[in-house]
Amino acid sequence: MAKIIDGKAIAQEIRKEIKERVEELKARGKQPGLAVVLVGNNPASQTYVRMKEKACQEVGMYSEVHRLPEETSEEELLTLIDQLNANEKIHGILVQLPLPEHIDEKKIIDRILPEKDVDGFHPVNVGNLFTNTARFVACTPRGCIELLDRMGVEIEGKKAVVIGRSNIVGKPVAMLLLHRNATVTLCHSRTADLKKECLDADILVVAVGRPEMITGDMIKEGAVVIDVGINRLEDGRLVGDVHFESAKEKASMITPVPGGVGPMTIAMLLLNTLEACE
Ligand SMILES: Nc1nc2c(c(=O)[nH]1)N[C@@H](CN(C=O)c1ccc(C(=O)N[C@@H](CCC(=O)O)C(=O)O)cc1)CN2
Ligand SMILES: [Mg+2]
Repeated sequence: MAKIIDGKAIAQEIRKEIKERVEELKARGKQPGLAVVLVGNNPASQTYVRMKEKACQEVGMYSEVHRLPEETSEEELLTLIDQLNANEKIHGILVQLPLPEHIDEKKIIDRILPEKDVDGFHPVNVGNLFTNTARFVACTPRGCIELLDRMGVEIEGKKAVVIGRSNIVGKPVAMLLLHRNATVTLCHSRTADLKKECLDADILVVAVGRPEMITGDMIKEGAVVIDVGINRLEDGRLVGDVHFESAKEKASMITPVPGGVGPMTIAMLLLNTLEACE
């Protein structure tokens, strides 16, 4: 039976540490500031943005949320980014994804100053991650590594398998594991024998966006399983990309959904914003 990795508790601990560092900065006359930009009415995005706003308040950061209508033009959004780039109170800028169809996501992200890109999505930050000189690492991948570290999981020399090759999770988390001297395999929808690859993993990170796709029979006895997926089923239940009940019989440690990686995403956003200010 696996030990459950309590991401919610670990994120809370990190938020407490951040709060102390914010207080130190404030004593020196500096306050970290985050601007969050939300375009449109996506209900999940609205929830995440509220969570980010609340998290900033809780640790004593300055925050402003720009809620723009669905029909906002690309030009209007670029103008707002320019204003936030120039605003000295703002150390971090985050544009909540996904953006509406008519807006080119890349064009928007490219416009954010790399030194304010606390999401770590700007090509300069992505490039720096590749060469192991990163300033800002995307929040969810950073959160995965932080969970492993805080649980005392040794990464060096381990066989790490990442399932999913998205720019937001799969590719950056693979790069972070590589920089920590894991031997990394990056799997995807065309991987010939996914089960065989999974069964090889000491550390298995799953970010495919398919509910409960990875089952216990695909997990090596004693593996550490990090489930990045958040899927809402028709019956309302929230599940990961890993079938938790069968997987926990094989793994030595596993993240639950909810309460695993998710809460770490916001904790790492606060940490990136704090570091941007420092
Ligand atoms: N600009 C960005 N957009 C998006 C990101 C991102 O990092 N930057 N990530 C996701 C959404 N996300 C933050 O924006 C996020 C997702 C999930 C959670 C979380 O705490 N989840 C909880 C469950 C919450 C629920 O009930 O739905 C959990 O897993 O326990 C926080 C942040 C896409 N967009
Ligand atoms: Mg995904």
